[in-house]
Amino acid sequence: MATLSSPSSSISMKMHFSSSSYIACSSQASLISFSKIQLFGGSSSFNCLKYQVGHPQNPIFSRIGYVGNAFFTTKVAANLSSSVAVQAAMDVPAKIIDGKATAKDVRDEIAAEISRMKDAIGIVPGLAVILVGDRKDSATYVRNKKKACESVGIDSYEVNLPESATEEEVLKFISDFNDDPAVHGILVQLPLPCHMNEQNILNAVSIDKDVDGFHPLNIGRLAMRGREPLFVSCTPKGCIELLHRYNVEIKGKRAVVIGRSNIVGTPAALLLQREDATVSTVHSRTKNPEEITRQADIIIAAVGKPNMVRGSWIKPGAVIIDVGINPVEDADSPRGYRLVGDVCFDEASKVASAITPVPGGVGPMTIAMLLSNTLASAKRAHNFK
Ligand SMILES: NC(=O)C1=CN([C@@H]2O[C@H](COP(=O)(O)OP(=O)(O)OC[C@H]3O[C@@H](n4cnc5c(N)ncnc54)[C@H](OP(=O)(O)O)[C@@H]3O)[C@@H](O)[C@H]2O)C=CC1
Ligand SMILES: Nc1nc(=O)c2c([nH]1)NC[C@@H]1CN(c3ccc(C(=O)N[C@@H](CCC(=O)O)C(=O)O)cc3)C=[N+]21
Repeated sequence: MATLSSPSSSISMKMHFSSSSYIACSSQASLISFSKIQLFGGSSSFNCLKYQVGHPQNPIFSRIGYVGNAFFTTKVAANLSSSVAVQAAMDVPAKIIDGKATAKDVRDEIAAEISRMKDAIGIVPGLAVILVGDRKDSATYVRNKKKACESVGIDSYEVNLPESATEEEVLKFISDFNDDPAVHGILVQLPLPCHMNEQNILNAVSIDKDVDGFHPLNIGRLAMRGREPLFVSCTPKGCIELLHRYNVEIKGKRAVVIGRSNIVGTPAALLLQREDATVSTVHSRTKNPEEITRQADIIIAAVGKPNMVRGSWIKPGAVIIDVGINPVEDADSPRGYRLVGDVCFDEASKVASAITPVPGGVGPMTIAMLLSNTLASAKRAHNFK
């Protein structure tokens, strides 16, 4: 706990910093207050500096920094016009948004609901997973989904087809699962072999069993005001669930989604917009991704490029959800590789206020949301409240 003495009158101040990692130059800043923070029960005191950069009526940036016995130091980076970015090199690292622990909480809630449903109507949800081909990563994901189903009491049905299977064979399995009342959710693991038409296959999944949320009707409804999709894709839903559970305010905030794929980037941007954020999308043709990303209070990165988002792309205090799962060679790891995100974690965690790790961030939430969608589907099918 800390007390802040009341602000003194505005004083004009010239800030001149230099730093090796940021372009440094001078900039006009207004000192709004300078006060001492006295920690209760302790003898330490800190100087608190609140300043604003830009015109007083139209500040480009304002924040509180602690100087002297520093919690963090501030560096001012600017281009020579008046657009100024301030980089706070915080000694206090970003809070870790723990997707693994949150996913466990979600699974526990789902397990309790399933047990209530089973006791009341004797029915448990069922999830069918179709895997085509022998990609190792896909096989691992499917195995993990099956384990997660078991852990909460969802029945899982698995179909493994060889790479050489035909589109018609896949469509036949989908049709059978569509008609099977024990199956409440159908997931076709992506990517499919190139000889198959992904669109035909995803369109064939009944929209009431589309727990992946990939059916165009579900995505279309997500994009329309006043319409409700039956299911929202699991990864974007997991990102928003993390923001909610960590009390990150979304309404009125500036959000940047990096990536615009059908399964992550686009639905993530639509969801943020539904939550009243002001959303920009950055993609491979975006001219100034760094500058746009630096405006964001919330960043969702879903690109598939290891460590692409550097510390200098991030506004101090931003919240970062890193969806990227990228294997990079690592001789010290038993698997010969380790997973990293799209965001350079070491740099970002010095600037952001909160960040998801990879692994242990969005990945486990994706699976938890799949279970949640499957439960919701079974409840809807049996009108169980
Ligand atoms: N944690 C989880 O649960 C999940 C993680 N993932 C991971 O998320 C990442 C993204 O997956 P996914 O959306 O399927 O990938 P895609 O390859 O389908 O899409 C990547 C997106 O990133 C954009 N992009 C590519 N290069 C750049 C660049 N240099 N600058 C800006 N944007 C760029 C592309 O732009 P354009 O549209 O112009 O081509 C595209 O929109 C991957 O690492 C994947 O493994 C995916 C699903 C679930
Ligand atoms: N129809 C379909 N639906 C999907 O949702 C889907 C898909 N196809 N194809 C592939 C992507 C990818 N995806 C992940 C899910 C969980 C983790 C996950 O749990 N990752 C762990 C690490 C796992 C490890 O160590 O290998 C983590 O991030 O902590 C990752 C990635 C779902 N996808």
